[in-house]
Amino acid sequence: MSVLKIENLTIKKQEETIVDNVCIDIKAGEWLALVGESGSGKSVTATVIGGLLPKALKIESGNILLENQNILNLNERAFRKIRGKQISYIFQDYQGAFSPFIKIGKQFDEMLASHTTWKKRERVELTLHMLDSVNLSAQQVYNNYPFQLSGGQVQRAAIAIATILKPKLLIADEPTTALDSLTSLKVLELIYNLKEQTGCAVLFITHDLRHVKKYANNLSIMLRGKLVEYGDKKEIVEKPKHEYTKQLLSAIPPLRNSPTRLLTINTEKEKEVTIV
Ligand SMILES: Nc1ncnc2c1ncn2[C@@H]1O[C@H](COP(=O)(O)OP(=O)(O)OP(=O)(O)O)[C@@H](O)[C@H]1O
Repeated sequence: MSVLKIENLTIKKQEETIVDNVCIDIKAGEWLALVGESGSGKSVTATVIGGLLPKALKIESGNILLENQNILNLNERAFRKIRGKQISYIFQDYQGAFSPFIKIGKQFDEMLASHTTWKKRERVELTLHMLDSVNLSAQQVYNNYPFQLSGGQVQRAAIAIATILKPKLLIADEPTTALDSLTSLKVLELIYNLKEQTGCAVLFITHDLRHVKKYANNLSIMLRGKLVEYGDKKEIVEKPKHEYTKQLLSAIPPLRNSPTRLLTINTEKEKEVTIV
């Protein structure tokens, strides 16, 4: 069954078309990568799903179905119930996932208290379990403020809070852009593992085709608001139809050649790490 179905969605900024007749279908356990250059409309597509469309933009036409329920015209109160529980976001600006001056554990706790009727002990236990599952030192991070953690640690905590209630749909909008290559690899793997464990659908937005190589099932390419290519990742990578897709692929040699090797310095010896 489709977790997310977007039907013929068109979004405008005054007379300018920002998202043009877009159709997307993601099933449970599927990872759809949405790829396109800056300004092509990827983030606008991501935000409208959770009712976060910027005020300057208007929905012209279309439907957005979350497990067959049309959510396009829900009010903000209804969207607040859905966000975090059924639809979760991970953003490039991971710092934005947490308020800077409230301890991480308290922020998990408030989130869980607002969406569940669980007792404090249950909330703490699940939070520690999730922090542990994203390879953080759970007890310590629980008591830390966000500014006491590295960028990679904050992003991992952001992934933990985004997935703690097992959302049906996880929207990751360039979650690795601000991270170094190795931390990015770990974050991608983490999202993949959580998808496998929870069976959620993933909409993964990126401008970097290398990020789709390993984990995406399907691939969609956006150009000036239109999806110019959509389908099975392998088929598109092997036989791209649209000129823009061909250009994107040829601009990124590692997709077609053997994996790029990155040398990292280990204190005793050089260690090879494969970039996905
Ligand atoms: N808050 C906003 N207010 C007004 N217009 C906006 C706003 N956000 C986006 N837009 C318009 O939508 C267009 C598409 O923006 P969007 O953020 O979706 O691009 P993107 O593909 O996600 O780019 P990037 O990879 O740089 O994030 C922008 O060029 C802009 O015209």
